[in-house]
Amino acid sequence: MSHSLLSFYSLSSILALLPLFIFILIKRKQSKPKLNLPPGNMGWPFLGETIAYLNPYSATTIGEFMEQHIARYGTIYKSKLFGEPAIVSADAGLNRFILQNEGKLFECSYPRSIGGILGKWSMLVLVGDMHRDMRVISLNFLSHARLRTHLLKEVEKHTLLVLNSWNQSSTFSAQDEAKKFTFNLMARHIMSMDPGDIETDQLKKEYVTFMKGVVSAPLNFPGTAYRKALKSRSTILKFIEGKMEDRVKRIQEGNESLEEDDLLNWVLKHSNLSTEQILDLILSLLFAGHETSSVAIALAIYFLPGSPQAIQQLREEHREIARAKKEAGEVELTWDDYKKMEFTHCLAVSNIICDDDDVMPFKVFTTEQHYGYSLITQDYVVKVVNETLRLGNVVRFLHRKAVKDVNYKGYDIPSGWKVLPVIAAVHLDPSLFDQPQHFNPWRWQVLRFQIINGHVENNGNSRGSCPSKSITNNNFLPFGGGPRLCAGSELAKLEMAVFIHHLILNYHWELADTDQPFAYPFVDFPKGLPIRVQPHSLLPN
Ligand code: HEM
Repeated sequence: MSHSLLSFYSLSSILALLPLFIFILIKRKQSKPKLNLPPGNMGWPFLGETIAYLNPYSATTIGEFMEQHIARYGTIYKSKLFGEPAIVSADAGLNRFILQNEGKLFECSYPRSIGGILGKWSMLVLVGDMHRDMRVISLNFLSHARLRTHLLKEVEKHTLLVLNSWNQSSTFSAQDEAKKFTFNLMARHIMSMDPGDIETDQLKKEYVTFMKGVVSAPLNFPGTAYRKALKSRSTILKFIEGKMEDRVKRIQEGNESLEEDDLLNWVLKHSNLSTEQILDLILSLLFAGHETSSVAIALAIYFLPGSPQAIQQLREEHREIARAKKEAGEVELTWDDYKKMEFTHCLAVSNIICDDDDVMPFKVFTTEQHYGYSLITQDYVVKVVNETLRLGNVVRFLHRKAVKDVNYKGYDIPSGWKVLPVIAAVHLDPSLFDQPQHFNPWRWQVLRFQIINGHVENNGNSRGSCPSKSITNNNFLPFGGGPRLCAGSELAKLEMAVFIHHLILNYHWELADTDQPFAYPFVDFPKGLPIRVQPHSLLPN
């Protein structure tokens, strides 16, 4: 058969089969139901809209990217972020839905670069059973009982150490001081390291380099912040391993000191974790517990001078606590003193948890109980919320992915897509919080409600003007929610309240330079929040 005849036959058979191919393609398309994805823009190939999404902006706003996208597409939109197709949610209901369905419809899913630096065993990136085991260890260690018996004392000690080091009428970076406080506290609590010791200072230095890499672009080339951070990570891990070996030896010899009632001791004695797992657990707790609460304290220091009325009210509250202590002959703060810090809690504490948008009856669950991880029952009759965290938004959004095809209010979220619940966007939503850009602690004044015959009744115990929709629904999630709710939320609140207590009693402060918090998206003060302090004492003579 000649060559041209062969080509003729091949061509004619392809032509004959063409209608069949077209038919199969059409059928396939018809059998796949068309997805109703949220509106949005997938941006550039691979990068998508990541660069614009991460463009820094004032932390008390949602930023230009978010504003424009919400105006164009609404509070749920599609995009391409961190190299993957993504659904972004600024919708309070969807955010709750995502967090509550962790492990069922959605799963924690941080970019690989974060896993690379925090470690594959870090509980911030782990999922499933291993995450649960690590979480139980952390919750035990940060339990309510430990807060009362150990941590309150430690928090006060470390607060005073920092505040007492401030010279008369000096100017310095408030952010650095807040970091010093939270780092010393965590280093002590995790590995019994003392502030001021050479090894503590060395670890802190390495940690600063490590942190710069966590928040930098994940470019693993010589000289980049990411590469330096990976190096610091291994130095820090070697250091922790050294501490671990030393501790194991002392435990075996029965030589541990009573002082060493720390996380390291706890995991060595009560868990079956491997060395590698313990190292990542310790590193991630140091990270989670240090960076976040120091930013929260810096934010309170930043917001308060803008509200003289709030400062006045805090002074009255804390002077009264100090007066009562003096009368009782007490020096150290007690748990009862902490509970008396009601107005401070308006700045610092949140705990409004309920199933849906219903008004809460008297019975209040903490999220921990709610998800079967029973940890904390606060004695406070009603829960109040945290204005500093609402406006400052230490954690702005979380990383999740859909593990099943999900339909939410008519929108399809395909399995495998990235899902980003933007908790900050809800906290700054004017339809949920009146004048959201305004620092207004009174919006959280306690209202008590009772459900009487199916109707919501105010039991007459309310104070101040509180938009009930803000306090009674679950739109406020600074600590996340669901099975991954922040394990250190109670400690963070305690740290803030105790720090504010001593700051207010002992100092007057003002901003020494213009500075403001920016979202990079991690929150940071570009100039370190320089403040000028004047010692004053509100303590009774
Ligand atoms: C104001 C301070 C803090 C804020 C705003 C904050 C916020 C958060 C948020 C939003 C999450 C959820 C992350 C996610 O779902 O992917 C989280 C998780 C976590 N936080 Fe915090 N946090 C703070 C302080 C602390 C402190 C003091 C500790 C103590 C060590 C801590 C330990 C943790 C841990 C271990 C997790 C992981 C929980 C899990 O995956 O089960 N945090 N935090």
